Amino acid sequence: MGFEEATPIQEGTVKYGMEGRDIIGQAQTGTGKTAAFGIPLIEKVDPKNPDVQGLIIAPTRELAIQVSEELYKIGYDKRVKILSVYGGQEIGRQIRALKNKPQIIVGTPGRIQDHINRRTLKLENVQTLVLDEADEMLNMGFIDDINAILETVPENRQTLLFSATMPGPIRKIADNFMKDPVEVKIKSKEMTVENIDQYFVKAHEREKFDVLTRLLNVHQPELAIIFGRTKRRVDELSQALTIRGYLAEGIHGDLSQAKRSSVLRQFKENKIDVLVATDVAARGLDISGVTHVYNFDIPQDPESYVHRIGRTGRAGKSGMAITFVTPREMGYLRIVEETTKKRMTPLRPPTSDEALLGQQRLAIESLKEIVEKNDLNDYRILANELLENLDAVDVVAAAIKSMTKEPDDSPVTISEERPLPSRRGKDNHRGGGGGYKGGRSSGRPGGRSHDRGGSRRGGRDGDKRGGQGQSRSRSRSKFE
Ligand SMILES: Nc1ncnc2c1ncn2[C@@H]1O[C@H](COP(=O)(O)OP(=O)(O)OP(=O)(O)O)[C@@H](O)[C@H]1O
Ligand SMILES: [Mg+2]
Repeated sequence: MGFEEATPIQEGTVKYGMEGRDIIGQAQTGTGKTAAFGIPLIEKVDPKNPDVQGLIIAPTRELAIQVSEELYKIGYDKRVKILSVYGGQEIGRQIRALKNKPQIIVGTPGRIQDHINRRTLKLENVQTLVLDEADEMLNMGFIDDINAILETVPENRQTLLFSATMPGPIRKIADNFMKDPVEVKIKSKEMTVENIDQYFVKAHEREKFDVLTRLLNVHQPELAIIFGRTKRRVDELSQALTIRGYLAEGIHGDLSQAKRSSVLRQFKENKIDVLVATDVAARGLDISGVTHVYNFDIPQDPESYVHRIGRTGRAGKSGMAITFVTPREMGYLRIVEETTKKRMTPLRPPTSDEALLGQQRLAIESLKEIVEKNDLNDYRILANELLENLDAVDVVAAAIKSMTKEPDDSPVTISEERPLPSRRGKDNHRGGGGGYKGGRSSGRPGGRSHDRGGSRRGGRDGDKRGGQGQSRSRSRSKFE
């Protein structure tokens, strides 16, 4: 796979994995946790045994697909058969694929249960169970699903839990699932990756969209992910950005799986440069070239922040994260900082002139590139003709102007989100595990549905979502 050396979490866990120990592995985002559990898992599979020997559970469909792809690469020489099963994909197709005797299954909880109930998935010979994004999987939104799956997996299995975050209360739940686990926590001063520059911008709700477009114009990200709090927010933002001339698409749990997959593919292939997403895209996704993450709405809990910004700055690359915060939400910013042990740098919103300058620079860069390509023979005659009557500086200025994306105030609709419930007094958010518990138990912000891909009852990955009317019950997420 072209890796030259093991990352710290791989170095710290692969040996225990091979010994059959239960492991809780915690290391920063983008530091190779997939291979840390994937290598021992693949090593231990007997390719001659047709049973399912390894089960990996992941919180979202996209992550299940990605993990299965990474395991496929690791297990390629050994010809280990790997299958991903997730909601939104035709079940008949999966049932046929299951008959092909995969040895490792990667799936989302709802669809795994579905196959267990249909008896199309037999887990009685599973030796290794992995919970990727373990804290999320053991969160109250998923715990019932996980318990149900666990009942069908042998008790003497090996259990591996991995995540970049492991809040105290969840760590306690983890003990119920494990036998004498070894904890491998890669020590770092901060919970977030050092090579992500972290900023915050204080802005009123109604100013946010203009500030965002100005920032995009100044930063000129190669690929950017913008996180919004709700599905409506994501829809409105992606539409508004498109109207203003950006190549943007949204992704959230109410879209069809075909649409979710196509949006992600377009983003990976750089056919769009801005992905607008709910937290459904916050965990685990490894997309190379993401240079900027914008939290258009500050996340309610610090773990969400860690995972969201971790979509950039992966595998040693650098990145930039910018979090919007309304004046009333400053308390949340401080809680995030207390948890990550990292201060965010305040960023002054760019003025419209600065934003324009960013676009003008971009135009100049493009012009220079064209000149350097030296492919202008056909145009030189025309240029000379033009310069007989016109001033050279005027002509170049016109060329820059025509290539500059000038300020666009086409009307857009961005409904106001209610701010997160205000936090009074500092002591308030010091208690209860660095604000973790407090963040959960406080009221529902805005009463709109948060999105991890589905609700507790309806199958978190939207597996069981039949038709209309389900989306209301899906608002029952862990953030409530
Ligand atoms: N030893 C290695 N050397 C170089 N690159 C590696 C190595 N191991 C993994 N990678 C690459 O690093 C990237 C990040 O890995 P991975 O997605 O497993 O991170 P992660 O720790 O699971 O992050 P997250 O917490 O966001 O899920 C991937 O593209 C992966 O292929
Ligand atoms: Mg991961």
